Amino acid sequence: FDSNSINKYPFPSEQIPRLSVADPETYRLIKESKPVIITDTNLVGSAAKWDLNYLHENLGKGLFYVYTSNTNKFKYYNSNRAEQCKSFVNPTERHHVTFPQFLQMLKRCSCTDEKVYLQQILNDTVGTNIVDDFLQFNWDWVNKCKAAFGWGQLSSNLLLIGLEGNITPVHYDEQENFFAQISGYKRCILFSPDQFDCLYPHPVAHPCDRQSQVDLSNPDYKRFPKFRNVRPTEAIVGPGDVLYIPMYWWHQIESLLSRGLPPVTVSVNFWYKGSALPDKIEYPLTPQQRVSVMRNVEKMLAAALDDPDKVGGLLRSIVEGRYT
Ligand SMILES: O=C(O)C(=O)C[C@H](CCCc1ccccc1)C(=O)O
Ligand SMILES: [Zn+2]
Repeated sequence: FDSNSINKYPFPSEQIPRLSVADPETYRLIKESKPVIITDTNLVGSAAKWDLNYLHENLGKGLFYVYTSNTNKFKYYNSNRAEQCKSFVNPTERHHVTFPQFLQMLKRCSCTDEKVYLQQILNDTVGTNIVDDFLQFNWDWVNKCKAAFGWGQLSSNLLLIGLEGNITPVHYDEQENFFAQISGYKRCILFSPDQFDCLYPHPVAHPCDRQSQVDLSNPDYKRFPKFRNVRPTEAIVGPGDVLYIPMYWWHQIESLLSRGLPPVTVSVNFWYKGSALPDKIEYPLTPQQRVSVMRNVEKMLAAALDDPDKVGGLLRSIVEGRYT
């Protein structure tokens, strides 16, 4: 990639290790909930042929969620909460369209500045060829990982078809994730869960719960001074790569320039529920457990006060002059 096509950020980065599916070190990292790119898994090898023509022919007549943005950022928001939050301005627009309509939207992007991002959970409306490809995913390997690490059930596979330049801003998910890249390249910038204090997530009751308030391309250091201390680790994933994004790890995903036309990236993720709580909690808590505790306190207080906007005031009353 020519280096000037890759966004420059005001922080140095480490590289995420890139290891083979046959390397025992790979599984030591996953066990320690650390990110790793795993090569040669053949996890979604059967989807290597999922170009736009093949998908157009075989994805079926179902509807797909397609987001449009007049910036290149696709910040996720909970649409139900967005409806209730009068002051909230949706950062993107969500459309429910057929695949041919999505292709039309893609074509229009080349003449407008609008960006488009298909993000749809694979479901049983897809055509039989896609079902066959799906059944040929390397379930033997991924089920062995699920069992070995005690993960919960597979909750969904999200199909992602984005345009070069699309950015999913930094957020964390409460699921384990094998992120499989099918075509095009994505830059993945990850931050460990112990960097919660540097990334200033929106309140839990906010439509953008789990998303950082910090814009990596234009950080507001007055509001978010600790952002200066972030220590990201990053990598570029390409076709056939699988990135393990551990639960609660922050990540920003950027679709890089790709040679195809239209220049799209295709990915499928594998979201797993986390492992069951240990019988005995060990201290000190892990960073992930600390985030989970903070989330529960915010949820409990929002319910107890029957108003999420009152949570800050009550927390300040508890802390100021007392827990300093
Ligand atoms: O697989 C992951 O976790 C990613 O973040 C991949 C990301 C799109 C995710 C969109 C999204 C973010 C938050 C909640 C629900 C959906 C990309 O590849 O652009
Ligand atoms: Zn995510």
